[in-house]
Amino acid sequence: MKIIIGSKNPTKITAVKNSFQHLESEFISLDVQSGVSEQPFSDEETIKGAINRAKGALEQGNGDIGIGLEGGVHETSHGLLLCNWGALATLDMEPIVAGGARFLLPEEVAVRLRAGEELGPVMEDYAKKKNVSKQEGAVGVFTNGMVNRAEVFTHVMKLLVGQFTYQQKLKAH
Ligand SMILES: O=P(O)(O)OP(=O)(O)OP(=O)(O)OC[C@H]1O[C@@H](n2cnc3c(O)ncnc32)[C@H](O)[C@@H]1O
Ligand SMILES: [Mg+2]
Repeated sequence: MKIIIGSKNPTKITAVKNSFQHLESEFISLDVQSGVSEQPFSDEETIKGAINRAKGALEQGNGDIGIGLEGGVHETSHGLLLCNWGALATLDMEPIVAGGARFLLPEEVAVRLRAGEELGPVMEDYAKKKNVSKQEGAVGVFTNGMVNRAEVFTHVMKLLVGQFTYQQKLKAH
């Protein structure tokens, strides 16, 4: 199966490769437009970004499966949540959607996002290191390394691939 990943971020590529291990697969990663803000600001917008990336990847890569993984934030009365959403698209069905772990960002980070900054650069500044979003992620920083960004996306991917194989099984009966 030809699986097209709608991102070149290594945490996302790792997650996709981790979750299709049991299937004979070829992986291609493409930079695909999310069609939403660089920093999505609600679950709804983040889901839309994931779906757009999945559909775009499928089409641009001419694959069997397109995968979109998108990071965003979501405002609540308790503070700003970091959220992660994923979508799996094929030509013959509506995209499958699944969400991952979420946690509150510290207020000092949240205020900067509300003022219009993007989490990636804010995290580089906060953690005083480069490429946080391509490595442990904000989740890795704020959980003291207990959970990294690739793991969060791997969990999302397992929810997607699991639902996909379940639907395939139903179709076969
Ligand atoms: O190349 P793409 O796939 O776009 O990878 P990305 O790291 O930009 O990932 P997203 O677009 O999905 O994330 C939206 C923004 O939030 C940032 N972001 C999301 N989760 C993050 C995390 O865990 N750590 C650091 N930055 C994060 C990210 O860098 C972007 O600025
Ligand atoms: Mg991005």
